[in-house]
Amino acid sequence: MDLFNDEADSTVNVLPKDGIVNYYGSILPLPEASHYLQRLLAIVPWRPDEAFIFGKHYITKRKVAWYADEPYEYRYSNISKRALEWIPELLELRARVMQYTGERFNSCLLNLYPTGNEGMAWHSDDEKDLKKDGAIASLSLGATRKFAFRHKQTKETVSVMLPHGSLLVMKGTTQTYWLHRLPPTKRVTQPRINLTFRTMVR
Ligand SMILES: O=C(O)CCC(=O)C(=O)O
Ligand SMILES: [Fe+2]
Repeated sequence: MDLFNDEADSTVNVLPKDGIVNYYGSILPLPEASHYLQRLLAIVPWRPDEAFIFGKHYITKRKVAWYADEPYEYRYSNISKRALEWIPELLELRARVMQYTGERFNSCLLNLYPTGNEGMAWHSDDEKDLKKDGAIASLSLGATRKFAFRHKQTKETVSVMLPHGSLLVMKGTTQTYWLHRLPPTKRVTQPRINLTFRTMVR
């Protein structure tokens, strides 16, 4: 099944316990991955991410966009967002990801990190609008970045490099027991887009 990266074995669990993370390696041929990177950079209505934390308003250099089957409202960090309607490029990528993982997804959160200066702090994707213990599939385009996990109790860490066109899936109790983050890095000067396909519930 894995035609573009013979090093990745998607049946291996990257985590030692309390959750399942599978790494599929690159699932897109390079020219195709680059085509999607350029298209998404150009056509997605990228907006800075925002949060209200202890009454203070934060806006990030990281940009976001959110797509879903219905105009769902998504609430996090005291901000409410309404989903955009799918575009053909994202429907194509969702179909690829569903084919690889055998999972279904009804929404996609996109993050754009213009350079290595932008990252994402430790968190878990456990908002109540998300299906509990549902699979989350993460597709990366652009600059290779490190993605790290930290166990909430034992503080063990595990990390994976996510290159252009690669797919990683988090499932089972991963969000209950583990945090994850995208550390900032001085070494990266090129943009990266990450797409996380998710399942929303009402
Ligand atoms: O950019 C990434 O690889 C991770 C993004 C992420 O964790 C999220 O959107 O919840
Ligand atoms: Fe996340």
